[in-house]
Amino acid sequence: MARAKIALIGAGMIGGTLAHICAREALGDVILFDIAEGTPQGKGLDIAEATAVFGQDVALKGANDYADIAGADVCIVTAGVPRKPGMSRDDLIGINLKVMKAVGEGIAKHAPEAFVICITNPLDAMVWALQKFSGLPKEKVVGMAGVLDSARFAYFLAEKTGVSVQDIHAWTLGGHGDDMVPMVRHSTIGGLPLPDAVKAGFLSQADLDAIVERTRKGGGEIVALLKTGSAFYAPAESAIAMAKSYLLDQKRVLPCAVWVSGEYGLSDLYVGVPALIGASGVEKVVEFTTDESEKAMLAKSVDSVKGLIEACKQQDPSLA
Ligand SMILES: NC(=O)C1=CN([C@@H]2O[C@H](COP(=O)(O)OP(=O)(O)OC[C@H]3O[C@@H](n4cnc5c(N)ncnc54)[C@H](O)[C@@H]3O)[C@@H](O)[C@H]2O)C=CC1
Ligand SMILES: O=C([O-])CC(=O)C(=O)O
Repeated sequence: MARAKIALIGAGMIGGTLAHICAREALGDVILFDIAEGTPQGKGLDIAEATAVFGQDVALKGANDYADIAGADVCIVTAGVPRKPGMSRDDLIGINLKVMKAVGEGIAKHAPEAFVICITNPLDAMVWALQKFSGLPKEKVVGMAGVLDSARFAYFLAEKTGVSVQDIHAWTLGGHGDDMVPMVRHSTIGGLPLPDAVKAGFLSQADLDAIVERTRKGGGEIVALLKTGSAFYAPAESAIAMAKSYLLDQKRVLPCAVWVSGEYGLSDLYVGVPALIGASGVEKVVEFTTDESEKAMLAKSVDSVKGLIEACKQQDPSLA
C-alpha cells in the first residue's frame, strides 16, 4: 500500500514537532508548508537526514506553494501566531482568522479529500471558521484541544497520586479556554471515578480541586514559563493521536472539537466532546450523562465559544 501523505500547514514549533513524530513513527510522507521561505525546507531536510539514523523510509519536503499538498490524506493546521505572556488565546483572532481563510482556501483547492485537524487558536472558533472557509464536510474537519487538556488533567493526577498515567483516564468537555470543563465524575484512576478515588485516599478533595484549576489554566502555565510562545510537544502528540485514529481506522474515542448537531443540547457550532474517530472522520459523538453543575459549566464554556464565533463574523462578514 502507498504511504499516506500528511500535510502540515504551519512549520513552526508544533509543525516541526509533528513532522518529527510522523517521520519517527513512519506515519506517512510529510509535506511541511509555511509562508516563511526556508523554514519548512530546512526543517524538512533536517528531519529527512535524521531518518537515516532512526531508520525509517519516509519522504519529507518543505513547501511554500499549496500545490505541494495535493492529494494529502491528512492536513494538520498550526498556521498563525501563538500567544505570549499577558495575552489570552482570544487575542489571536485578529491575525489567525485571516490565516484560516488562506489555509481553508488552499486545502479546498488542493486537498479536498483530506481529514483536517485544526490546532490554531482560539481553537473552537478557528476550526469553525476553517470548516466554513474550506467548505469540507463537517465530519472531516476537527479541532485538537480536548486530547491535550485531558492529557494535562491525567498527568497532574498521575503526578499527585503516583499511579501510572496508563491507568488514569481523564476527560474534559467544552471550549479550549480557561472555562473548559474537566469531567471529574467521568475521569478515573485505576477504574475508580475521581470522587471514589478521593474516598479511597488516592488524593484529597483539595488536591483534586487544585488539579482541576491547574488543568483549566494549563496552557497559560506553559506560556508563562516559555515566554516566547506556547506549548508544542504535548499539542503535537495530541494531534498525532487523532491523525492515527483516522489513518489506521482505530476508532478511538478522543475528546475533540467537533461540529455538534443536537448532542449535549448543542448545535451549529464546534465544541469539545468525546468523538469516535475512524476512517470516515468523526463517526460518532459520545454523550456523557451530565448533572446540573456539569451542565452549567458546559453552558458557560459554550457561551465563550459563541462569543468568539460572533467576533469572527464581525471581523469577516462572509462568515455571517
Ligand atoms: N489547540 C491547542 O490545544 C493548541 C493550540 N496552539 C496554537 O497553535 C498555533 C501554532 O503554534 P506554534 O506552532 O507554537 O506557533 P509558531 O509561531 O511556532 O508556528 C506558526 C507557524 O505558522 C506560520 N504561518 C503564519 N501565517 C501563515 C499562513 N498564512 N500560512 C501558512 N503558515 C503561516 C508561521 O510562519 C509559523 O512558522 C498557535 O495559534 C497556538 O496558539 C498551541 C498549543 C495548543
Ligand atoms: O495556551 C496557549 O496559548 C496554547 C494552548 O492552547 C495550550 O497550550 O493549551
